[in-house]
Amino acid sequence: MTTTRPQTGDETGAQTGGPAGAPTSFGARLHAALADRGQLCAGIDPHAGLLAEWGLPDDVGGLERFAMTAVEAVAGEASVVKPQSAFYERFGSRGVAVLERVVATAREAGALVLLDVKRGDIGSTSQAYADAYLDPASPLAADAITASPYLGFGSLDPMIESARRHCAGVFVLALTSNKEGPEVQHARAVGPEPGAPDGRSVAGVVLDHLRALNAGVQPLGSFGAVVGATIGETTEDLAFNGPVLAPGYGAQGGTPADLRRIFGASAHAVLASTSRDLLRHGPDPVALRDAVRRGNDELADALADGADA
Ligand SMILES: O=c1ccn([C@@H]2O[C@H](COP(=O)(O)O)[C@@H](O)[C@H]2O)c(=O)[nH]1
Repeated sequence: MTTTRPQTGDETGAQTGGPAGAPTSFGARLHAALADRGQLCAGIDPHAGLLAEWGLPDDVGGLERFAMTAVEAVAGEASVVKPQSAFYERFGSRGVAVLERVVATAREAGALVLLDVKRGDIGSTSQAYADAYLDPASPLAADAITASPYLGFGSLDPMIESARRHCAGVFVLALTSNKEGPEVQHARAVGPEPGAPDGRSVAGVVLDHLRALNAGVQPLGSFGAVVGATIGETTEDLAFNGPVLAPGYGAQGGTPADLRRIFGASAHAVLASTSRDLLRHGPDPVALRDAVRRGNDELADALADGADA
């Protein structure tokens, strides 16, 4: 199968997957990739500690060896590759040049690229982020990005509109995997009247916005949520017709059983993201590839009949 991203999209074709020949939405491409390759998202995070474990120096040469070895090993196998931008940015412009190569190599090997940048700002600046990461004309263009809604969900509109135009996706932070997240994400939102409680949690408001954006889209919407595999119990409604990025799987303690319990009938749309727990199998490319295969098999066993969970 091909996961190649079209250059532009009309809104109808982009949102529905469209008739034959029409641009294919990110949601439709992800839906096909999950069925074809499985639900493991391979994180390519060149931590200083991992560079040392691989016998590489903590400099841009070591970064390049690490990242290119990892992406060449896993991108023919994983449905989605997720580089975390921070690990490249710490080496300045030469590190970002390595990130550009990682993105291009992954896409050439047929993986979708979810660039983990967690961007969010006032609307006019959000447009610049959208131009940097979602416009196919940009050297850093990815299939999808992560975004932070904490300047208000509406501040992400330029990213949402660019994603629609370019058949890309946006994954918005909802219930993150880190233990500090609940102080913001479980807080009660206020409605249009200043100070008037609206009853929902901040995470619930984010999920409701995503539900509205994805309403009626087949086979899957393009606007996803980030919901950690470590969140424990939640009363939030996680069925919003869009994909879920579930980090925290592996090194942070999340298990296949956690995914099954948290997502239940929505488990088919979950991308279980693992970085350190995968990359510790390197630098042997065969071991890295086998780890992706095993991870996909474990997820298939745990999540295939998620509707019955
Ligand atoms: O809630 C979140 C959102 C994003 N992340 C990112 O996922 C990976 C996790 O790495 P592991 O090595 O598998 O723990 C990393 O890039 C984070 O920035 C997250 O952990 N939690």
